[in-house]
Amino acid sequence: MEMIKVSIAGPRGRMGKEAVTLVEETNHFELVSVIDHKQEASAGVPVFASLEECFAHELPDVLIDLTTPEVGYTHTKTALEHGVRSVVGTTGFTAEQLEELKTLAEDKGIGCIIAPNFAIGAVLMMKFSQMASKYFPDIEILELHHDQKLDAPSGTAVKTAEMIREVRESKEQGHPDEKETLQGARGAEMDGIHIHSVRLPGLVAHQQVMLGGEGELLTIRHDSFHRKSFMSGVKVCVETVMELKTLVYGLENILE
Ligand SMILES: NC(=O)c1ccc[n+]([C@@H]2O[C@H](COP(=O)([O-])OP(=O)(O)OC[C@H]3O[C@@H](n4cnc5c(N)ncnc54)[C@H](O)[C@@H]3O)[C@@H](O)[C@H]2O)c1
Ligand SMILES: O=C(O)C1=N[C@H](C(=O)O)CCC1
Repeated sequence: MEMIKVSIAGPRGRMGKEAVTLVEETNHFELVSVIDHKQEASAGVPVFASLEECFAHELPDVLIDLTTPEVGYTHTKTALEHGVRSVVGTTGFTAEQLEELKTLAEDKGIGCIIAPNFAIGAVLMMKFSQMASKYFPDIEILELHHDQKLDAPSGTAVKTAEMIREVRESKEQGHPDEKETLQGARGAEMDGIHIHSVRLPGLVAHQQVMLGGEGELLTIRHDSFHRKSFMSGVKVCVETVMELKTLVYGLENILE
């Protein structure tokens, strides 16, 4: 297999550390540099304070971004402008940002994968929820994450609602006259689907999709107890992005 040169942005983060280990332990991946704005990372490779400095030194085949919503968006745009493929795990991008990045990737003819959740089990949970929504159109999503998470709702919850939207008509759920006596009690809403975000220490990444019918409730749940659960997805994305000429949003679109 051909060697893939990888740079990682956010190498000291919870996900970044796991990604550094993954790249170091994969025979056909080579970690060539890391991007750390504080330049504190020590992965045994050159550390750059910005993506521009990194690219001026050497262009990797693939950039893995695991930073923050604002930084991740800027990095992905900069990478595409430099002709570098990206695998983006960072969440919290707006629909407009995703659209802009897709257009840029197509204009440049460069692969890019933005995956709100790299865990195979989470992708199945989203797909099963999409399938079930045809039969149970009344749905609420409960996503639960650690309390250091910056974005809410989670990228996974947004993606789940988007996938359900592809097969289910928009629907007003609950009583038409319901009123919140405490603002936010019914959570956020996407096409009638209510999304509730829990943030607590001790959690990693969890999601429960609840589908209600007459006299029954179907619950589809996924739990990531450790960030290693995301790494097989990161590996598949790094390999697959080498073959792409456009932006793919969601791991479900590249898994066979
Ligand atoms: N797609 C997935 O499966 C998945 C799984 C877990 C987390 N995430 C997402 O990944 C992102 C990172 O999550 P985390 O838990 O590792 O967060 P974290 O806070 O532990 O790590 C983020 C890292 O980014 C670094 N950073 C910030 N600005 C930077 C810059 N300008 N240049 C380089 N590095 C910079 C920070 O120093 C930090 O080390 C979040 O958006 C999160 O939602 C996605
Ligand atoms: O820890 C996080 O932050 C996670 N973010 C992703 C999301 O927003 O869906 C995926 C799971 C972990």
